[in-house]
Amino acid sequence: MTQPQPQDTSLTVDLGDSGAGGAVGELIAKLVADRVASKLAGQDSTLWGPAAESEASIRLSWTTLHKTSRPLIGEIDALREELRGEGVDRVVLAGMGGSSLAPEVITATEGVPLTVLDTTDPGQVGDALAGDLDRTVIVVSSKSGGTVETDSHRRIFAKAFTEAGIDPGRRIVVVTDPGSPLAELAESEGYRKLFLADPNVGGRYSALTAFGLVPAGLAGADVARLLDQAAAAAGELSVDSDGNPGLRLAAALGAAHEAGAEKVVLANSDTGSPETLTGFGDWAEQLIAESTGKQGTGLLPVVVEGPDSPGFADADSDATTVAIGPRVSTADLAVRGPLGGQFLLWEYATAVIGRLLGINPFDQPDVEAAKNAARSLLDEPESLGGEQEPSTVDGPVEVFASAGVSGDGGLGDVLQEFLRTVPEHGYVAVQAYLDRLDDASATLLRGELAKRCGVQVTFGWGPRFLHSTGQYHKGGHQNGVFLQITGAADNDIEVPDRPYTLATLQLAQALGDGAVLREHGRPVLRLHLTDRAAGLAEIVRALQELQT
Ligand SMILES: O=P(O)(O)OC[C@H]1O[C@](O)(CO)[C@@H](O)[C@@H]1O
Repeated sequence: MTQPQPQDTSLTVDLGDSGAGGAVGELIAKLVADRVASKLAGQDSTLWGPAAESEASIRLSWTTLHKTSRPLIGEIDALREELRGEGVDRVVLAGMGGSSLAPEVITATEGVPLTVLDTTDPGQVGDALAGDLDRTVIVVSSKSGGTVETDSHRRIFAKAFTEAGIDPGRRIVVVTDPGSPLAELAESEGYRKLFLADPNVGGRYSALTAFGLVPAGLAGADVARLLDQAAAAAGELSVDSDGNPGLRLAAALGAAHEAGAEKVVLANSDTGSPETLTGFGDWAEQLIAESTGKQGTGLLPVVVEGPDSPGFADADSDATTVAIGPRVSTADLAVRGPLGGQFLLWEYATAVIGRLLGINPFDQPDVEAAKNAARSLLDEPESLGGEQEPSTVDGPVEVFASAGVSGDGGLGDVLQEFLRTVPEHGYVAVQAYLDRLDDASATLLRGELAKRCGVQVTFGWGPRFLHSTGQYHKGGHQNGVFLQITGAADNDIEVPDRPYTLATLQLAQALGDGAVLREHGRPVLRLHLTDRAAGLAEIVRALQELQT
């Protein structure tokens, strides 16, 4: 019989040709002299200055989760076995941003099935509902307990269970903070199990709390191993030494930012190997963008398909390229280590970068604006359509242009005009309010644009990115231009006891965020697909024909 191999839990941050000399070396030395690593491990809330101190004082418990989350393992295992004993082995997770990104990467890395709902797309939610409800448990995860997308999913699934003759109370598991409205609801409705998370950990630092561990563990991932990996990393990350991988990563990205590299391009360099951390970039993206993108500064994460992709292989001086996995020639930095260790490494590094940039890495001051704008639109449903006419219709694509783009001519002309609005070393953000499974071809737009426009291009699924890069787009360096893609919804879904459907909510989120971006003076072009597949193909074709 083959014995299980001991796992390599070490973390490495390869600083490449420049090494730890020059500005990076100086920064590391300063961080060591200031004892930043040990103070962070000791949860010192003064590290980000007086303005951030009160928030930091209730946000630092993530440094010890490898110990404090241990008791959860038994509870998760017991619930999983109980559910399996009842024939319930399909796990759906409803949660946005920090309440779903970690479990998604944990399960994808282990190859364990988990259906993640972080969308308001009726088609995608409809597909999740069409799965075998007899075998389904839904984990409803929300720190605040008031996030509209998650609340809508809970309502929709509760109704579907009831209609299928299944008691929803037995099939809804809740993860939330103590005292939240969702915690109260879980008690009053008698939901199957209520997991209360540590309130002194912010959403994007919550990978190793109940938010990350409960859905992943119920789905069958080995979450105890994840805590072991984090425990091994915690020692390395808390020492005031120039070999500390967290300090090395923070110093490299901080020094690069100082020199003008305000984008961080992330790619897995070992895709296809058993060690690859599938989807890690999407988790790191939220951590970096929401933590640092504020006060007109920050690091803009750009997640790309691979190290040979446009944006990585040909990155300019405004970007640092980071390989997640082994070193490759196109990468400035390479970061290796197991998932549990990398969660903690990037959390430490991001918190330290916050100190280097002089911002509070624990708030997200610009996220609320888009939520408010969507809410106002939902209160006045007539503002959501009807009266606004497209400036151009090109086959299955309706064009809604704004500042800087007249929207005249065919789709190609409109795109050409739109791309001319990108400032030097600015960026293009593609924001697709579509079904990320059925409309997955939308992701091709990132590379097609990046090949042609000579600046970094990000891709985000709406409304998921609103809880991630959305903060940077409004709070960071204002040099982005925004391409929104919306689409016709064939099978809309009512949100029970709410005056809107999913399609209405989805459109309100797109229009609301578009309005906020325009208030920030940013160019926004919305392309609405009356036929999604044909429309996406049409946009790709128009991009391929662009004169650059
Ligand atoms: O867990 P909640 O409260 O539903 O919030 C989900 C996400 O929304 C945000 O608060 C802001 O968009 C994220 O920081 C968070 O991870």
